[in-house]
Amino acid sequence: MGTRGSALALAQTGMIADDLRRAGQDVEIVTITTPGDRSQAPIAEIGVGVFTSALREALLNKQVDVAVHSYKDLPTAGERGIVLAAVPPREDPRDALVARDGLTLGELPPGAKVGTGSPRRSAQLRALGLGLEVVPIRGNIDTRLRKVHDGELDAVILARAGLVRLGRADEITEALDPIQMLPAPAQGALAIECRVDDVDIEHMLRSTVDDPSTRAAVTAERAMLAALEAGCSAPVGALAEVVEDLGADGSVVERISLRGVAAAGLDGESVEMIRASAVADKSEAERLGRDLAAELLDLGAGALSGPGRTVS
Ligand SMILES: NCc1[nH]cc(CCC(=O)O)c1CC(=O)O
Repeated sequence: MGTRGSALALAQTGMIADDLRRAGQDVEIVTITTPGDRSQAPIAEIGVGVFTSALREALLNKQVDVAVHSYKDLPTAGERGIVLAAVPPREDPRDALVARDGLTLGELPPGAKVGTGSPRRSAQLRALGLGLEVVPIRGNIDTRLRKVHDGELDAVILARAGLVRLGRADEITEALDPIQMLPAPAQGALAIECRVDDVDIEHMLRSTVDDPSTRAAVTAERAMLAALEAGCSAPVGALAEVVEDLGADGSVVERISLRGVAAAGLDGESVEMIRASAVADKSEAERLGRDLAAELLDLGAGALSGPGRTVS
């Protein structure tokens, strides 16, 4: 089983390995170093799939048989020869604030320095109009948290899921409401891949760790992202939830509700965020995502085409 070597990647892969071992599988974990781990340049500059291409290569080379990715780091384009075998149950998808002195977003004073390297977080933060200063940062989760504890920054915004998986959820001072801060498409979800021709492994992964509701939700979010031609460093947020509804005959049906946000084009300091939402049958996840993207574009969301983008 291939993984990146970051503490988060190792924790995530370890959890999946435990699930598979409980199901009677023999698992060995192999660490693969990716260009994204080696470089400290802004993600938008290094390009698409910085954290995931090396892992996919190791899969195709048969160096590993299974690859575990943070789903939101995967480019929307698929890879020939590789299949998405399983999407395990999602962790809390929300973004989290870690601020000095236990402060919440609303309690940070104007001018407070908030660290994030994500155009999506930065755009939504600026759109809130709180007068906060967004400071671009990169580095692993530990490095980012240290900047708050050292007093270099007043706060950082990180995915809640990463902090939970690293056992550091107690440092969160506020779980951000998706109304203010819509997470990245697929945030909090994992993608488990294997080779297309490894049908036995694919079936084993699907029957042990796949969660169809998470898969449907993430499919809608990523279809929206793909239709906006945005990748992982674009100012785009999406969150889908599977909800139970009553069908025409009174029976319970599962539907997906999807919310999306995109910047209207970034113009200097001012940011306008375009928001929309829609609901569809659970089997229509892909179409729901595409339709919501079309609506966002109609409402004035900036076309975000550009090579080499990935969303955090
Ligand atoms: N782009 C880095 C990345 N990829 C996945 C996670 C967190 C875990 C997840 O969203 O599943 C993070 C860190 C962060 O955004 O705080």
